[in-house]
Amino acid sequence: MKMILRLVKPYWRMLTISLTFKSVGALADLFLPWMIAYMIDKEIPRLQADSTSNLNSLYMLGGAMVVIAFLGLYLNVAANRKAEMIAALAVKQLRHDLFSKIEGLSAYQVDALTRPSLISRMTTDTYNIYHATAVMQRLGVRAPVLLIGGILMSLLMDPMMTLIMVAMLPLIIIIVYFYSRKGIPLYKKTQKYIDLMIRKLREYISGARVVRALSMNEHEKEMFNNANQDTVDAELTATITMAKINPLMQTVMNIGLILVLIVGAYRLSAGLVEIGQIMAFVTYFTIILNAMMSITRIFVMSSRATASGERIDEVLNLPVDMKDGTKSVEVREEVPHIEFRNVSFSYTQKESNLTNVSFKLYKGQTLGIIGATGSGKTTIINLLMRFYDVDSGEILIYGQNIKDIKQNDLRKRIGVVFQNDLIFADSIYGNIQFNRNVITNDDIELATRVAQAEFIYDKEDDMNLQMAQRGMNLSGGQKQRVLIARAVAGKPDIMVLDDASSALDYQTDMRMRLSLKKELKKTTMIIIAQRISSLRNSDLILLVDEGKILASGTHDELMQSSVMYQEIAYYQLGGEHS
Ligand SMILES: Nc1ncnc2c1ncn2[C@@H]1O[C@H](COP(=O)(O)OP(=O)(O)OP(=O)(O)O)[C@@H](O)[C@H]1O
Repeated sequence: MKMILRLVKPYWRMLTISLTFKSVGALADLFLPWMIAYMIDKEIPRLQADSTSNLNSLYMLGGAMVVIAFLGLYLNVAANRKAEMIAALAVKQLRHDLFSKIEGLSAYQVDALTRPSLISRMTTDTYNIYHATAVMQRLGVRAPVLLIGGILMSLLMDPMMTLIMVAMLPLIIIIVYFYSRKGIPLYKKTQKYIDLMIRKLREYISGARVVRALSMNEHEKEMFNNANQDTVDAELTATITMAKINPLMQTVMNIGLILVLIVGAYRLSAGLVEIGQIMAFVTYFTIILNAMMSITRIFVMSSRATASGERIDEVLNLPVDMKDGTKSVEVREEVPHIEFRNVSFSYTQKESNLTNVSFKLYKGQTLGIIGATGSGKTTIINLLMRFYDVDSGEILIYGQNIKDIKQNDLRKRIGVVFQNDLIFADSIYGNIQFNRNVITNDDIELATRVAQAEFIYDKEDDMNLQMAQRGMNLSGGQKQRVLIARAVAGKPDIMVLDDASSALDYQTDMRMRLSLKKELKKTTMIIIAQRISSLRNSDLILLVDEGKILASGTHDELMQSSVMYQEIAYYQLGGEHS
């Protein structure tokens, strides 16, 4: 509720007009039964008694009723249109704010919230808010006006019968309050199950090929079905709980109506009320009942919206947990370009993922990192990019701690190609240029050459070839070369290839590395690879195991000093030891 008020505040002018339209429309609806009663009880008997049979007054009354009915209709439709517009604009802003916030979240925060949950907060939760914002504007004023107006009009007609009706209201309020309170945690639970279902779906879609290749379709289907069933169960529990409100309320009101009719019959026979009044009274009773139902609907919607609003606010109110640096990178070529000093780190603070990692790399040098899967190679890059902060130790760029450097300046200088980087649904040109206006056509041509991606020119539309989602219309090796071209085109100070050439054949990989060395002489390079051949010419090679540096040095030094490195070389280079 608070969130909705916050969201609609900027549109208060439009909101005032829409709510005024709604109120006047509701008043028009309230006026009609009274006019009908007047017609039946006063006008028709007067005409019956009048011998001139002049029906003008009846026509005038009927005409006025039609005008009032159409006025009510017009005002309601106009107000509903405005309500939808306000809700759409308000939620557009909410999505914008949420997106900006998500963009600034640290990797820790994203890990803790989980990606599927962020997706459902951005989609289903904001949709719930949209729906509630629209419904509240449509019914939030109309229903109370009809309820209070209905009671007042009934009071004017017959206070005695109105009292019976009003006596039912506290009971209804208790029912609505009790069930709405129950609804919020139930809807929250439903959203959590939606998170899980999206997670399963994401896993299935992004891993569809693997799933099929391993004949795991049935297993995955079952997992998805379970997640789907859990979501349905949670949704049903919530809606069944909330669905009890209306029948209960209707029963209470119907009991009231029966009592009113019994009392009405007595009062009619005693000549205290007229038949038209009873008819109008029953109409007001229905108006009041409908207004109560609308109010209930608002409560149901607001239970759902409150659950969603809390989930959205949880993200919006997250503190900035990684303070940005204030300085720009100052180039000082006499000190190492990159230095790790006794860096230790854990993702979960349970087990260590990097322990005491230290190395120095000067400008233009190449660092090779090799090690088993899960040994911590990508973690070194995650820390260098400052996706996470180190637990202890320091990472320095030209002697400056990266915590003091503006994140934007830091990341702008690093060109990274990760293992499974994204190709976007754009042209090949767009994927390489990547909205960086400083990159010229010459840069792109050079990058394509360096990345050994000339295959692009053999394609029908060459650079304009549209990429399917995730680059599905390219082979694994072609995709990697486009990604490498993207990084090269930015002429980064530091270039990181994280298993980025694993799908390239030996010859192409070698040509690419030689070309990189020749064209990007001043770029400091970090190559993570499983193949010794990809990094044997590096100035420094780190052999990483379980988050620790087991051995470091050049290829020749490691061939002398590290048994493990020797073994890897033996198997990979087919017994060639140097
Ligand atoms: N976001 C994360 N949250 C928790 N643990 C993580 C996270 N990312 C990686 N890890 C864990 O940290 C360890 C090191 O992972 P890392 O990705 O650095 O390995 P790697 O050497 O690059 O492996 P590979 O060659 O398979 O890419 C692994 O045990 C991994 O499970």
